[in-house]
Amino acid sequence: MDNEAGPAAGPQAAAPGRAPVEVLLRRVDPEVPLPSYAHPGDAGCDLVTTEGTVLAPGERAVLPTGVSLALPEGYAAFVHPRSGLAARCGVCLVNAPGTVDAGYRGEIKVIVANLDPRESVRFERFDRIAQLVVQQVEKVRFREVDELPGSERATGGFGSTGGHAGGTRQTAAAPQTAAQQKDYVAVGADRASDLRGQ
Ligand SMILES: O=c1ccn([C@H]2C[C@H](O)[C@@H](COP(=O)(O)OP(=O)(O)OP(=O)(O)O)O2)c(=O)[nH]1
Repeated sequence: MDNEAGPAAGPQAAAPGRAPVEVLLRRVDPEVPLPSYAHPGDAGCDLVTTEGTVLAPGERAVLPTGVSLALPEGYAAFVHPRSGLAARCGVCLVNAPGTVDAGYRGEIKVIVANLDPRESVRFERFDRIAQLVVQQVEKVRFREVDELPGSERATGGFGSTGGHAGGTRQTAAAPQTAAQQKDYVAVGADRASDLRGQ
């Protein structure tokens, strides 16, 4: 299966009338191109992988991007998927969007998975694999109350407004659940390494 083209050089995006926010960046890989916005109005700048790999159908990998950041306090960066990779190759980000905290100084990594049922996907060094959206984020203070104020939606969710022709499959009624088969990895069972899927 073919891959996305290499990194695009492009103008750095800034909202009209607003200066871009300066973000300190360190190249972990000295050859990696700086993340760049492909078009002036783009929300995300492309991240590349510094490691080539092949993912078989259903496989996942944690890919290095060769960059680390120091985001200003009050900001976070979100690692989003690329729609082209998703549509053409079935590549998703397992934890989309990945959250990069302002205090994180490590290399940004991208957790990709190949959802195509038949074709392997090949990533080459410096292929664009994800996009990084930098945003301001609010800190909240939770105030516990006995009753929440009413709203029009109230507790409706999870498809309460309809509009989709979902299947009738009852996963809960499957003959034997994964839990019954013990065919799972327990969340929290291994606190030493969150990266066992590599
Ligand atoms: O797609 C991602 C998601 C996260 N990170 C980095 C930046 C982030 O600040 C840090 C921790 O991410 P997160 O909070 O999502 O991970 P966690 O599983 O909750 O781990 P921790 O206990 O270290 O917070 O890992 C990435 O490089 N890529």
